[in-house]
Amino acid sequence: MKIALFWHRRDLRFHDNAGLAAALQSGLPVVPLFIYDSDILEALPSPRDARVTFIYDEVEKLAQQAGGIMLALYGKPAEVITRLIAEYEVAAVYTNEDYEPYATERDTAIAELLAQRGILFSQHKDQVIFAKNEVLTKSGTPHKNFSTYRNAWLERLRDEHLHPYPSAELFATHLAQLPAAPPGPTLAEMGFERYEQFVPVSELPAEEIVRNYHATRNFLGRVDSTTRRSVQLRFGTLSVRQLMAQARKLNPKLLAELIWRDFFMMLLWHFPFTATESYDPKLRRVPYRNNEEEFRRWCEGRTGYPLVDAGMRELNQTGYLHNRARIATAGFLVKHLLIDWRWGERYFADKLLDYDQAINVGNWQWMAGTGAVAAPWFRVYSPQSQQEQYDPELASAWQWIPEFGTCEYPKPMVDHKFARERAITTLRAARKQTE
Ligand SMILES: Cc1cc2nc3c(=O)[nH]c(=O)nc-3n(C[C@H](O)[C@H](O)[C@H](O)COP(=O)(O)OP(=O)(O)OC[C@H]3O[C@@H](n4cnc5c(N)ncnc54)[C@H](O)[C@@H]3O)c2cc1C
Repeated sequence: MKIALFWHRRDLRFHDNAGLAAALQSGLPVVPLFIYDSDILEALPSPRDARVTFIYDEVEKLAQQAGGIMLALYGKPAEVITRLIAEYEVAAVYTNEDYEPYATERDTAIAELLAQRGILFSQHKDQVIFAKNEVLTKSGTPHKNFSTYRNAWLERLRDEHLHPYPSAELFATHLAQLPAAPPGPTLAEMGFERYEQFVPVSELPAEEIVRNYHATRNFLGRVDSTTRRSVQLRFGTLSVRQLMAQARKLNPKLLAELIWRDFFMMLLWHFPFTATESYDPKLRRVPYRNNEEEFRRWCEGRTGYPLVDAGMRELNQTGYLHNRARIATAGFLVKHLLIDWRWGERYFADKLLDYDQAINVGNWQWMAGTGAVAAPWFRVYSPQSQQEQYDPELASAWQWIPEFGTCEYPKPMVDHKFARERAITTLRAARKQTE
């Protein structure tokens, strides 16, 4: 029997799934597939990775919903797909697009492999509303200014862009009728331990949170000040169309934040080198101090600045961090300590449950002033004033720093005024050198 494989990657759901709907409408019986990519998993630094446990649990849930026919396999994607082609009569492989540099390279290789065997490889847009070249400037170049991008994005938006795809409805009747697939690998077989960190449900946030978002979003110390849906968007357990539709109806500020997500994915797709290199050539040769002991203090949350320390400890313990705390911790690393933004980007990549390369790199380069879109290089936020503005009662410090308020809590490791001057002088000199 000829079948179509639907390859899940960042879209761990059957409902409102663009690529899955296309597969189910193809006329071919569909077999869902998930590949535990050994290249990605082997590069993870710890066997206790909450993201792997989260993915594992979500794939298990999907496999149950699919009545046992879903394939969950471990290995290099090209090798796994080659094996499947030998085992099944695969007429087509459907999937959703992924815009990260590793993923685009992988998918180019898979497309070639399938084309050589006359098998259709059909990729669909699912994780963003507009991708790649869909929203460009009038002269046909990628936007490097968020406001003009957002305006063009909004101008292009039509109701149908946010309509759900009928994948769940088609699912019941268009799945392949095959014997149950062999069980997928266990966490232990893949070299991981079960390690759970809290992830809110994958449903839409409560309407009240969305309605109040513009007023509450900057305050730390409250779990309902933002939507807390970044992990679900990262792994696609929640459809971005659904969340965008809710935001469009209830709160334009939230819609704008979600547009940042499309924006950074578009930028990384156009400029893949920015995953590891500053976009701005003038800031590629900054003589960062890169002091390892200072980096360790930042990682452990022992800088002596409560906003920064509470943030780092919350990140280490929970895998989550409020946007304001991300701004404070990142800003402190790149400006106060003059440590290369890539060190911080990597640290967040290891720790964040919602780690998304395009968004993380985009925001780190923004903070460092090095990105295609960036805060002015000479802006150095004071951690003290940010504390007073966003968490005046020091709620996050009391929550995350057990020794806060005792003599064990360290004094600030660097004076703000001194660090600000040092950062501005160093960055100005680096810029002049390349002029
Ligand atoms: C240094 C730094 C690193 C970051 N790394 C990541 C990351 O790896 N993954 C990630 O999802 N977000 C990242 N962000 C963006 C943002 O902090 C998180 O998306 C947000 O805190 C997640 O919480 P939430 O879902 O409650 O957000 P909400 O405020 O409720 O926003 C809703 C959604 O909008 C999107 N969004 C919000 N802010 C941004 C932003 N600045 N850029 C792009 N999209 C945004 C996210 O998908 C988010 O889930 C980073 C921000 C900074 C400053």
